[in-house]
Amino acid sequence: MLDLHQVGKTYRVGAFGGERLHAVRGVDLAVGRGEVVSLIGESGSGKSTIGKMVLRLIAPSAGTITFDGADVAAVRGHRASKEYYRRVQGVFQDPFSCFNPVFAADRVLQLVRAEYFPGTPEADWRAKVEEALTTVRLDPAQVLGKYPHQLSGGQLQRLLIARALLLDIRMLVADEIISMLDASTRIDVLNLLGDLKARGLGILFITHDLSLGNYISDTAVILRRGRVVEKGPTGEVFAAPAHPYTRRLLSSVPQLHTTWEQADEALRADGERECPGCAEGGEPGAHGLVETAPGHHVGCFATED
Ligand SMILES: Nc1ncnc2c1ncn2[C@@H]1O[C@H](COP(=O)(O)OP(=O)(O)OP(=O)(O)O)[C@@H](O)[C@H]1O
Repeated sequence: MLDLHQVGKTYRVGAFGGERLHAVRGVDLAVGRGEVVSLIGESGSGKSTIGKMVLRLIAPSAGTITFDGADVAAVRGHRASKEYYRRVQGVFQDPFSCFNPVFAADRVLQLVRAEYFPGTPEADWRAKVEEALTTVRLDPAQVLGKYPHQLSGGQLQRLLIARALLLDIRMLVADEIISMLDASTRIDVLNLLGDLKARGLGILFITHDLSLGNYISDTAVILRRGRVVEKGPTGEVFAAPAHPYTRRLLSSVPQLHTTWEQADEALRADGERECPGCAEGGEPGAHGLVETAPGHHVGCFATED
């Protein structure tokens, strides 16, 4: 479904845009039907930039993004964009800033109707809205007449997902959508994403939170300074992290059965491990990802500093 091939993004920064910041470099990743891929990295690692490129909010500086084999860069004009967004939608971190405060929930959904379903009879539209709201476990009678300030963060986040579902989307880019929610609502939204996956949706789940990535995804992609340093089946990446950076990230998450001293000791031992790509004769710092186990790829350790 969604494929990124050697995707890069360079921003112009500094006075008069004279400097360049390589926010994303040579990223390859794929999200299939009914698959959740988590894109995990620290702040500034380029996660949102990747999400924005998939959503066509910014253009890649290098590489190609395809959806169902068609180049996303070739999507031009109102009609083609509309078709793209009928299938690919994004939900972002702060649900409060995504809504116009003077629009009640039903009016927000009416905007979708005006754009995508202008000829739909009122009764059919109501049935469609009720189905989308019920899917995200919102009670239509409770939310439809309400304004954003009368709804909780979790309800607004679910309303955003319902709005996306009205379009029969096939791919959802979920950018830190759990971060601003309290613990009990988090689990609700995570379980909702699980339901959507079961319905065949592909989800690119962007997070800085390793435990969320571990909980929800089939595939984990670890991003560092714009590069993928490791990717593979989530269970495998978390149980047997191959790249020193992934190991460091995992060791920085407190674990009940491990003391700090044990974690430090494990990291010291890491210093002696050899990069699998360099061991195969790859050029340090320049070789690509190598497969260390089926579907488990790791980048050069030499990019580590
Ligand atoms: N429009 C922009 N112009 C210039 N630099 C940008 C722009 N957007 C992002 N950046 C820079 O690109 C890098 C990657 O940013 P990005 O927002 O993709 O990271 P992130 O991993 O999503 O971080 P966070 O988790 O904090 O949102 C950062 O150094 C950021 O400052």
